[in-house]
Amino acid sequence: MSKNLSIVNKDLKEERDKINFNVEEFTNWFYGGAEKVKEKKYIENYFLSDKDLNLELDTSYLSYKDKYEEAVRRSIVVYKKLYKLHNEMGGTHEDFVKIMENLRFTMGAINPEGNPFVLHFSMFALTIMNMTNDEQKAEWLPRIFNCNILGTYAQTELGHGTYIQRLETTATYDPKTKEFTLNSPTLTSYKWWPGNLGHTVDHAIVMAQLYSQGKCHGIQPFIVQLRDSETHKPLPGIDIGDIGNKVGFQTVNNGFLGFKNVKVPYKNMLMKNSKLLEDGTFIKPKNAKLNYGTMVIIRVHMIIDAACRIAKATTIALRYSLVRRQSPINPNEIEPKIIEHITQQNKIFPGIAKAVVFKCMADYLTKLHLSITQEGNTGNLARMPELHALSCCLKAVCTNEDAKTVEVCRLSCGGHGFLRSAGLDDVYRNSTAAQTYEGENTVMLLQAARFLIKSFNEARNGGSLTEGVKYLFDFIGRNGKREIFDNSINGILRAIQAAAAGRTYIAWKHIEDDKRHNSIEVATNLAGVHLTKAAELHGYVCLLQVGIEEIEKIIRNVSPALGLVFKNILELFAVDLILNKIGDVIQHVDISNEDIEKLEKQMETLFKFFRTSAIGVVDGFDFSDPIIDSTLGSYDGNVYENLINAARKSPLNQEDVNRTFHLYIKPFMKSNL
Ligand SMILES: CCCCCCCC/C=C\CCCCCC(=O)SCCNC(=O)CCNC(=O)[C@H](O)C(C)(C)COP(=O)(O)OP(=O)(O)OC[C@H]1O[C@@H](n2cnc3c(N)ncnc32)[C@H](O)[C@@H]1OP(=O)(O)O
Ligand SMILES: Cc1cc2nc3c(=O)[nH]c(=O)nc-3n(C[C@H](O)[C@H](O)[C@H](O)COP(=O)(O)OP(=O)(O)OC[C@H]3O[C@@H](n4cnc5c(N)ncnc54)[C@H](O)[C@@H]3O)c2cc1C
Repeated sequence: MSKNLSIVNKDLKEERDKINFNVEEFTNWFYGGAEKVKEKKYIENYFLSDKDLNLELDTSYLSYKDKYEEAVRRSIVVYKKLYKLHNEMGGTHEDFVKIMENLRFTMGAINPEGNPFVLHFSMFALTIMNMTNDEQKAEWLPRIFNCNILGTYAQTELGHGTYIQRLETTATYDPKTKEFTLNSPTLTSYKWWPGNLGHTVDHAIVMAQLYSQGKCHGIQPFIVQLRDSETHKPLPGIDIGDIGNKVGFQTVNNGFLGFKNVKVPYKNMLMKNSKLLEDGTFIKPKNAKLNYGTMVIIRVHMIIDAACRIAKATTIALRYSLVRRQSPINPNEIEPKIIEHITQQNKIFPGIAKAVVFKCMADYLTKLHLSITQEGNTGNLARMPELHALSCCLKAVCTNEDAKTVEVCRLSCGGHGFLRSAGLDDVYRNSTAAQTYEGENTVMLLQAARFLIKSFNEARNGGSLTEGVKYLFDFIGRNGKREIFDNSINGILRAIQAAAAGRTYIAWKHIEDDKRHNSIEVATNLAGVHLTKAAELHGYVCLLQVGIEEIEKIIRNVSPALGLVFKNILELFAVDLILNKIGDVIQHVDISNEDIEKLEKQMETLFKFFRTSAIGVVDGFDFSDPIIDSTLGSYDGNVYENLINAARKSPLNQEDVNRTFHLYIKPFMKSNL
């Protein structure tokens, strides 16, 4: 994808002239190699250059219904092309994955308020791939990949989203007819929220309580047809629709769904984990939580999504800050680029570092997920709880940071950041949605804390710990003494580890004390605030630890100039982290006021060094103009021209006088009240 061909703003050009490392080398790292970058650019261009998409149309001005219809139309243009390209590339599964990975960015530009088919290619397809037996795979996968059927993942209900054990939808098996009957016995049992459900898909994975031989066997997944394949009318007994306007995700078509005596054949219960014999005998899975597997995969994917949203927001904020001039620092000088105000650097530079460290974490977690899944396929489920805890913890920490950072980027653009055309509002809406979907973040932190408390008990009893929580041994070994701070990257890591372990200890002690008067469950609830803080700190430990390990490897493999930039980024991430968590650190680490002042000074030095590299790093994220879709963040930096051009496209500006003048305003003005 070519950069914008207009003349680049001279302030921005001057910045780029000073970059002292190879931006392309950084881009190659970010996307996993030069070949992948080439593929990404080709795929972006292949889709975005299609005139049928009509990307000139600013869909933000359309009505709710028109937005949805346009999003469906555009998606179909894309998916038709996807299949054409897939065939041209050779038609293998790997080719499909390559295109889908690159569509992650492209789809955001095509449907900024969400993709009405996203669940089909993610949660629906993944559930069928991972939770079915061989016959079911053979029956469903070809129809899914040919899009002969379209599906979603319908789990959440009006009454229950978090506590899925209490979902109310029932699936009652009758061995005589070899059918399940699905019912929504109450209003609160209506499915509520599933993406693409309202009017787009005709099938869903439905999570329902299985009843057989008079007993409830817990929630199980079923493939259910919802709409007629020809007319798209809801099938008998299905009550379905769109849930209405939301904070964001306007074109994702989140829906509701109720069942009244809907018959589903025996073969439609997903049988890889739990099994139901034809006579109705239920066979338990090796681990009941295997049915939660799709959520784990998506939580792992959400880390890279968070990294990319931060990368996009910081690209916009930084480019704008390099061309916007405001408020002289010395009264007699010209107004500087706003980036010269150190508070502006403090708003943007740590965000850039987070995008890089989150990307390292996403790579690490993807590999870990793969290896633990492979172990699982051979029947070894020992590391499932570790993966669950880690994915919950990082999903929460990374999406919380993501929403915070994107909002800070918006604020860093002053008033113009509040314009839709600045491109930050959809990023923010998507970030904040991610704090809730796939597990509300507090709940995710509490799941991670459960693992921490277990590990803490294990450590106290001299048991063995998984690699990521071994720092709990150090805390116990110090026997109440505080960790002594040293101002190195590893010193900062040890300080954050000490804070995380200390906070885990406080939560543990809280539970132990309360257990004397309460049940363990009540005691755990009363320690909830400490538990979430411990889990959050544990998430930062993981990020910094993985950041250090991965960036050390990267530095060994890139040019010295780029290596220095990575070193700078890692230090920025670490020092920003410890300064933000200083309250927790002071509680558990022997750190002096002088040490803290030194860290603050170090931050200023890091900013100074990063000042010249920052533009190279955000350019290296390589968001083309159609993808960044921002008046403030375009490659050429011509923000004022972009802003006035965007304003002129407002529907209100298509005529000199709006009809409300003659209808209301003029009569009002002439009425003398
Ligand atoms: C190609 C892919 C592209 C990807 C791009 C995707 C982008 C998508 C974008 C937009 C689409 C939006 C999609 C949104 C979809 C959704 O939101 S779907 C609905 C998601 N819903 C949730 O996440 C619900 C959250 N709740 C839960 O996950 C669970 O209820 C719970 C984990 C909080 C609790 O489960 P429960 O059964 O009640 O467990 P407990 O009795 O509390 O016991 C906890 C023990 O269970 C262990 N455990 C729990 N889950 C797992 C797991 N998955 N694996 C392993 N172990 C698990 C946990 O460790 C506890 O063990 P101990 O008892 O030993 O401590
Ligand atoms: C944009 C979007 C897309 C979605 N897409 C889908 C989809 O495709 N398919 C689907 O099935 N679902 C989907 N969902 C639903 C989503 O997964 C749930 O909303 C989410 O899991 C939270 O559940 P809830 O709404 O029941 O919140 P609740 O659990 O009711 O949470 C409300 C409050 O209670 C607190 N709380 C709840 N339980 C606990 C606890 N144990 N300890 C402490 N605090 C607690 C929470 O922290 C929160 O503050 C989507 C949601 C959104 C917003």
